[in-house]
Amino acid sequence: MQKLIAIEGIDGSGKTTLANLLKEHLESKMKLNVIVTREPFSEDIIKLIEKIGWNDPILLVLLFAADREIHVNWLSKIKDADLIILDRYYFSSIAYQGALGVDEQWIKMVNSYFPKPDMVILLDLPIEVAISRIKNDKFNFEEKIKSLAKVREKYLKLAKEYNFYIVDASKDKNEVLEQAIKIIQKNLF
Ligand SMILES: Nc1ncnc2c1ncn2[C@@H]1O[C@H](COP(=O)(O)OP(=O)(O)OP(=O)(O)O)[C@@H](O)[C@H]1O
Ligand SMILES: Cc1cn([C@H]2C[C@H](O)[C@@H](COP(=O)(O)O)O2)c(=O)[nH]c1=O
Repeated sequence: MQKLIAIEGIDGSGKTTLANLLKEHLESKMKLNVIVTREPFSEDIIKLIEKIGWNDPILLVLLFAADREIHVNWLSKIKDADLIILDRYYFSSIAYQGALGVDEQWIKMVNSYFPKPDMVILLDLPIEVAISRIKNDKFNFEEKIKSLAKVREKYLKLAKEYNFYIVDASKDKNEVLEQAIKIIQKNLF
């Protein structure tokens, strides 16, 4: 049966790097068919967010949810994958827009119809390390960067609430990959 893993974490925590390394490893060593996708997904919505800015957090929740609906719809047509790795999912809305002051219960409600992932891996690291890694950040709004410490706190709180698997993302890429593989093999396959 098709499994769904979400990778979450603050900007620069290494989600895209890990997602791609996992795909490579799981396809070559475990002969699984793996699809990697990322949010935000729709170029039209990305353009809209870039135009509107970061000042209206309620609107951001709604735009990211609209983007997610397009993403999930697209995913529902994929029938031949053993595993789908999501580089960000609805926990990003709870953490980022929650950090901007939006009511968490409301964000959860808006996102409640999306499929629940089988596993969430949280890449956790100090924000200074993450910021030093970021070069071409998407939505490079000052307000967003300022709220990253709060976003990290929100993620750690969500980790307890939803039983995320936490990986120390300040470690070397291969160590991060090794940790993630252990978690997946022990708990998913
Ligand atoms: N464990 C690691 N140690 C050192 N550098 C890393 C590590 N993982 C990723 N990087 C580097 O950090 C940068 C950001 O990585 P990546 O794009 O994978 O992060 P991300 O979490 O997907 O970021 P964003 O959320 O901003 O898209 C890249 O230059 C990548 O090569
Ligand atoms: C899905 C989602 C994303 N965000 C934020 C998090 C990041 O700062 C950017 C996406 O950039 P990335 O380079 O692709 O990671 O958008 C958010 O605030 N809320 C969300 O739901």
